[in-house]
Amino acid sequence: MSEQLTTAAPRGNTATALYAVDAQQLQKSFGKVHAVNGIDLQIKPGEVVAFLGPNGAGKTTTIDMLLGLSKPDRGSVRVYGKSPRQAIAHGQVSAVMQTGGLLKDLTVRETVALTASLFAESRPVDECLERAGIKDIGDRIVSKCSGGQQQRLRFAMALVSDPGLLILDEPTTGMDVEGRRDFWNAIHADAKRGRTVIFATHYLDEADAYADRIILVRKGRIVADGSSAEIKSLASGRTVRASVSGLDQGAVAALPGVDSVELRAGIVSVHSKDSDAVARYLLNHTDAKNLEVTSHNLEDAFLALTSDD
Ligand SMILES: Nc1ncnc2c1ncn2[C@@H]1O[C@H](COP(=O)(O)OP(=O)(O)OP(=O)(O)O)[C@@H](O)[C@H]1O
Repeated sequence: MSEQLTTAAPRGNTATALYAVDAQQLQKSFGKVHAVNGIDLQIKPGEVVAFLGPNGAGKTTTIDMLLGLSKPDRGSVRVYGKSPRQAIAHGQVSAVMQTGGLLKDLTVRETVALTASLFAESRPVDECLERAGIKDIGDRIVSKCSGGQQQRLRFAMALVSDPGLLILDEPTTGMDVEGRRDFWNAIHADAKRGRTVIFATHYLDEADAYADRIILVRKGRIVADGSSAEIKSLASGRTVRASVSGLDQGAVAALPGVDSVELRAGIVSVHSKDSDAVARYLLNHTDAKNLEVTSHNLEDAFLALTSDD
């Protein structure tokens, strides 16, 4: 990507708009369904955040409120210190929708040019195509583009106003593996330049690979919020294994966060929420060798944190 491309930055007064998103005690019900039930959310400029949760958890309802598409029953949302609608009107927020918004007889380049013509100020069309990874198919008719290419076209359209914040609601649903990979590579390269990205997804691997921060939502509430590694260890801890002789199992069991200690054929397996403390103990106080720390995968954490138990 060429060097003349500018870095995305939130427009407006960043001194007074510390957070890209500041939502306080958001609530939204549909009849008796509490779709969102007290969500507090502060997202700093430059963060790439995944909203992860089972069907009906409240992800789309939350995103709609962040985009000003629906109003909370209670609570407030500020985007760069403004109401969502004001932030959108200032070109500070764009959304990549899953469907719609494309005219099938236009070319890719014409589509982005048409979007750019709607804004008083916009980034050059070729720059948006390049960032979305579709400059090479600028002359292709939209109806001839694959689902993944159409999604990258929506991404290019969202870049026209050079928004500080990009919001994507399940952007890769229905795409094949290659399409998903190309889409996320484009988003990821762009986010590295400083854009704030919030995306909802069902795909645990996408959240794991592309988000700095994962917010796990269940029944309209946030049940976990942290890096992928933090969420994995929060739900299930880690296992520390090592070859050891003459271990004082009681001393290991008494370390903070230890759930279980097993010793078999000279190999100790310790399951703990604080694997660092276990590793430190084994290395400093025993003759442990070949020490390994295994984290559990995000799917284990997701199931543990979103199940009814
Ligand atoms: N317009 C609506 N009218 C009635 N109920 C709604 C409406 N929108 C959402 N709901 C309900 O609110 C709850 C949360 O839905 P929401 O779409 O926010 O969840 P989600 O996490 O995005 O789910 P999914 O992953 O399936 O898209 C669900 O029980 C849903 O049926």
